[in-house]
Amino acid sequence: MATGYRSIPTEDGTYEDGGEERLTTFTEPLIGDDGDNGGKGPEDSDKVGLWIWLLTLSAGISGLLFGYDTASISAALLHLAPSLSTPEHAVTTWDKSLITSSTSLGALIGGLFAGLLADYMGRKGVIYVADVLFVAGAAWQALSNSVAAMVIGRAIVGLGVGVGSLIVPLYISELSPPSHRGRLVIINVLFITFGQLIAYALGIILSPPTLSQDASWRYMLGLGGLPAGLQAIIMIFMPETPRWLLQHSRRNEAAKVIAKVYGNLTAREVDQVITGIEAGVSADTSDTLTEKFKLLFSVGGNRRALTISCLLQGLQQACGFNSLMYFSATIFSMVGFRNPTATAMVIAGTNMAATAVAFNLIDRLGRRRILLLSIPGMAIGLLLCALAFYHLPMLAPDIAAAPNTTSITNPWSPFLILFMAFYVASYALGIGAIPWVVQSEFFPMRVRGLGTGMATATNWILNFIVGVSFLPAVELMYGGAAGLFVFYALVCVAGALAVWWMYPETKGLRMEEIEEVLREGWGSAAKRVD
Ligand SMILES: O[C@H]1[C@H](O)[C@@H](O)[C@H](O)[C@@H](O)[C@H]1O
Repeated sequence: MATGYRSIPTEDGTYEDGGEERLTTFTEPLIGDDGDNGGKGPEDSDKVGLWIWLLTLSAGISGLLFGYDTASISAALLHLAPSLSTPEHAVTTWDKSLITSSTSLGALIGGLFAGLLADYMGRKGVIYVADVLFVAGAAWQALSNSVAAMVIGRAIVGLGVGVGSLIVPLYISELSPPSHRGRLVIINVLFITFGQLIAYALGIILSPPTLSQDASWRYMLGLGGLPAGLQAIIMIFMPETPRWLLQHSRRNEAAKVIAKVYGNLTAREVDQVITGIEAGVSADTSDTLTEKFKLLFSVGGNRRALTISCLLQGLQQACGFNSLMYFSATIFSMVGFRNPTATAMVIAGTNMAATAVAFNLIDRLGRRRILLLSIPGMAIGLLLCALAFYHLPMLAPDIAAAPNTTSITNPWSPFLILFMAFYVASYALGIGAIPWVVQSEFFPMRVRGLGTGMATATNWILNFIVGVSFLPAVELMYGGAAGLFVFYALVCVAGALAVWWMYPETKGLRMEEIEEVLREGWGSAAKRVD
């Protein structure tokens, strides 16, 4: 059995001996490595083909729709009440909550099952499923004439969002070379944040007087169908992932995909990469669901992968970020801003800009170090926001909903925007993007579908809870918005401690090597693979 060498990053993402790679001996054959090249396998090359960028951008259209469909509802809600009301039933606040939250519930169900579906029908096939749901949901919403129809339309789109949120990072991860995997998955998150920004901008552009009130919300929600149709056409030319193909004993096709993705490998190098992936891919696809559950919970490394992925996904939502995404316009109007929707765009813009910075940093600084720097930053940002809220008189949401009734008179108002932008930037640098990277790279092939499904579902359950609890919590909680933001800050502190204890660095490792690291134990204790 050949012995290979691989460098393992230390706890903070650097190498132990101050920048030099540490060579660690494996007793198993090393994934695509013939042991005589100083630890570099062909897939460690810094050069990647144009193809991988193209397919990342194509798959990322689902991210755009995730962002667009979750954010466009806030502007649409301002206009849809007259169209959906009947003489017997005028649209209520409860109806609006139901319309908003049915998307998160749909996403929860879609996310839960998408992983299993991806194991059976392939990753690419599931992207088509998401597209069908996006198109059907967009058309259904645009043609809705009642609250019930709208709730169904939002739930269909939600199913698409949930399926897309799981499958695209997984698809990109399984196709990417390790040196680029983090940043390529972040492109999808960049698309999500771009979709949210477009939704806000179109929310302003398509509002009356540009369009009638009835047409404006129908266009906003219906437009989501277009990119999905386009993606379905482009995906015809995109490949299935080599890992899934190998799991289904389709070696020749997998070799063709590897050759295309890497661009410039020799036939021997392609074979090396394939052999490496094969070592981690079980060809046994016949596990029943019960067997998968058993494997996921009874094997230490799998259990750790699940715990860390769910922890990060849970923290991404429980830190309260989406209360800003969904309600920032409401919050800004409650504290007296004249143009709350435009001000809310500052939040969406900061989110996207900081995600672009994360794109640059993730494969250089490492996931663990970024998280341990940015989560405390979020806690500080939240506490500063709480301080500003404490000094700002709040209007009731319904009074605030009437435009231009108030103006900024309080000196704390501009500080609130500044502090929120600081919080949002810290969020987007780390926890906003990294959980999607982690869940796609942590699970061994046999439990990847189930594991990513459970992590994605954790994200959407907490997304739902934050969405439905925000306005009531502001009203009922001690200290109102200030109290709630202190609570979110405490969640961040607990999250930072958990990340410090549990999460090992996985930057630059092959997906199959991550399995080895997690088998070793929790957090920094898992850095050695001997
Ligand atoms: O990664 C994304 C991104 O951070 C979005 O801005 C946020 O709204 C989503 O909830 C999250 O999953």
